[in-house]
Amino acid sequence: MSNSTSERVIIPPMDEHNQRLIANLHPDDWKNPEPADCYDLVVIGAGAGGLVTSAGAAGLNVGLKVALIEKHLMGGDCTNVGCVPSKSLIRSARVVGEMWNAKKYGVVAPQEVEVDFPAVMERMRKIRADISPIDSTDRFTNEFGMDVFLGTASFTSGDTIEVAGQKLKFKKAVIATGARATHPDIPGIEEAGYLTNETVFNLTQLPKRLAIIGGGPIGCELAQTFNRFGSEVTILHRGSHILNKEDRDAAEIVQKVFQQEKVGMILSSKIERVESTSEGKKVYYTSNGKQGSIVVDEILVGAGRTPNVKNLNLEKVGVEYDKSGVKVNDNLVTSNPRIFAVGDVCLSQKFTHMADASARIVIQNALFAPFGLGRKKLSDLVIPWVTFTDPEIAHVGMYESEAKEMGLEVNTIKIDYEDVDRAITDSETEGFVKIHLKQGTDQILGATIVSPHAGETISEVTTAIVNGIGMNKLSGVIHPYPTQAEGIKKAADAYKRTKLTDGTRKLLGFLNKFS
Ligand SMILES: Cc1cc2nc3c(=O)[nH]c(=O)nc-3n(C[C@H](O)[C@H](O)[C@H](O)COP(=O)(O)OP(=O)(O)OC[C@H]3O[C@@H](n4cnc5c(N)ncnc54)[C@H](O)[C@@H]3O)c2cc1C
Ligand SMILES: NC(=O)c1ccc[n+]([C@@H]2O[C@H](COP(=O)([O-])OP(=O)(O)OC[C@H]3O[C@@H](n4cnc5c(N)ncnc54)[C@H](O)[C@@H]3O)[C@@H](O)[C@H]2O)c1
Repeated sequence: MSNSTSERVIIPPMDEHNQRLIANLHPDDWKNPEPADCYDLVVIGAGAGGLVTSAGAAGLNVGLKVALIEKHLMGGDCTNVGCVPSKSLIRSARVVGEMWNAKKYGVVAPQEVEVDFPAVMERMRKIRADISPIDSTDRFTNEFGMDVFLGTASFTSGDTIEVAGQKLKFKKAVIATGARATHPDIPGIEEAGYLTNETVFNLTQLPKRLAIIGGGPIGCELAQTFNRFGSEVTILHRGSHILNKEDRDAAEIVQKVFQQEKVGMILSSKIERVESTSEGKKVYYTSNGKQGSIVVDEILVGAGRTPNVKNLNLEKVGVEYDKSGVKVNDNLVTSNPRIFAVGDVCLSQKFTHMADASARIVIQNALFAPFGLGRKKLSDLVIPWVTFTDPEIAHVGMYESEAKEMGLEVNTIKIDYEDVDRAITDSETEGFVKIHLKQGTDQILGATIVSPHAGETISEVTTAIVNGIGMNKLSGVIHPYPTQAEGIKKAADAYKRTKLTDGTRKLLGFLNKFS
């Protein structure tokens, strides 16, 4: 065994949960192993992309020598500072939302809902620690039989990576280093200080006034959450409406809910500067030609992601990159044929399930596609995603505009949840199922769903697209009554009705006469 040790990780507050998290994901007493002579695969970064790539290769038990390198916490953003902590907080915020709406259901809730913020954050830290054994150094070493190295990796030659003073020789390498919050170029903001996804989950006291820069998924999920917890939240967003990458009608519904819940939104805004004052952090902006300012206790930045490419020494190994990340082809091969990339460091779709899906492509293409035969392609994937506001926006496949750009004529079927019984019984009628079809066929190109359960509902449409199941077949699928998924069935039935010509109606009438 080598005596190379990794740097100690600290995550405030260092309570029992965070200590357990660290013990699983970056143990203080970790000793890197003695490297093998040569690895079949070395993976840099142990986020979702790196974990799935390395476990997928080593877990096959076909004798592959695999090394996984992580500089900070195994599990990466998703487990530590992304999906897991944010969804835990969102669940607590849902309870508040339900209590705010309790009267609508004939239930008397207290006028002022009290949120015990330290308890909410402790619940989140406990959940994160409970989940952490799945990503742990122990599991990846013992269950998958790979060598785990803690430390910062960089390429030193075409077949060698250095980590913590040791050299790892590789046949194939995978860059899975992820992305981090883009630091905004706003005068005064560095001096005033701000939170990102890397620090917001460390809070133990609720900020009374919170400015959020960016009205994308990070900004919106956390704006609604902190507002429900009792912060006075203001989103400063460049676009003329929030969530401007989503379907316009879908984003409008969420924006309306935000207005009702009194989430402040300063749209079409440019932040001019930030100043520390005795009252707090003062954010100066212009919005629609007018100047203004707000004073807050904390600023949270959710203004896009910057891929982690620095310090990897990519130039040395001829791996090209730009500000969007490592450049890959459709097979996820970089400009160096022995080096692949997965996840946020190379993809425009920055989701955990995309890091996972790209990792599965790379296992096949890097290890089991001799002479490039049988390589899998990124462009073959059907990609869903969910923005976990309340209501949620879930999307899969193409938007109408994308289909049109590809020269496809589109027929869109929209079912409002006002017409779905379960949404009516649940008083959740603000939302819809929208399905885009290739004109003249029942082939589904894409879909958007808005509802409190959209994330759970969208997978039926994804399954249909992936398996070439059209609206005709979907309309024959029995959906339990009453469920909100019936919105999809209703869309399929609506499609079938459009196929009823005068001729088929006449035929049905004729058949009926003799039945
Ligand atoms: C607040 C927030 C909420 C999110 N919510 C969702 C959600 O609900 N659903 C969803 O699908 N996605 C969500 N995402 C996105 C999701 O977290 C990412 O898409 C996913 O984590 C990407 O995985 P990855 O493996 O590519 O990168 P990462 O998870 O970033 O992992 C990369 C790893 O590489 C390590 N590393 C970097 N450089 C080096 C180096 N030189 N040497 C060694 N190690 C290195 C890093 O320390 C890190 O652990 C969210 C993101 C954020 C920020
Ligand atoms: N539920 C999910 O799956 C989920 C949740 C959170 C994050 N994510 C992933 O993380 C990625 C990053 O999220 P994000 O919200 O940070 O990025 P984003 O790029 O999707 O949205 C950021 C928004 O902030 C705006 N903006 C940027 N700089 C600004 C400034 N100075 N002033 C005002 N507005 C500004 C941009 O115009 C943009 O619309 C997402 O694209 C997604 O891939 C996914």
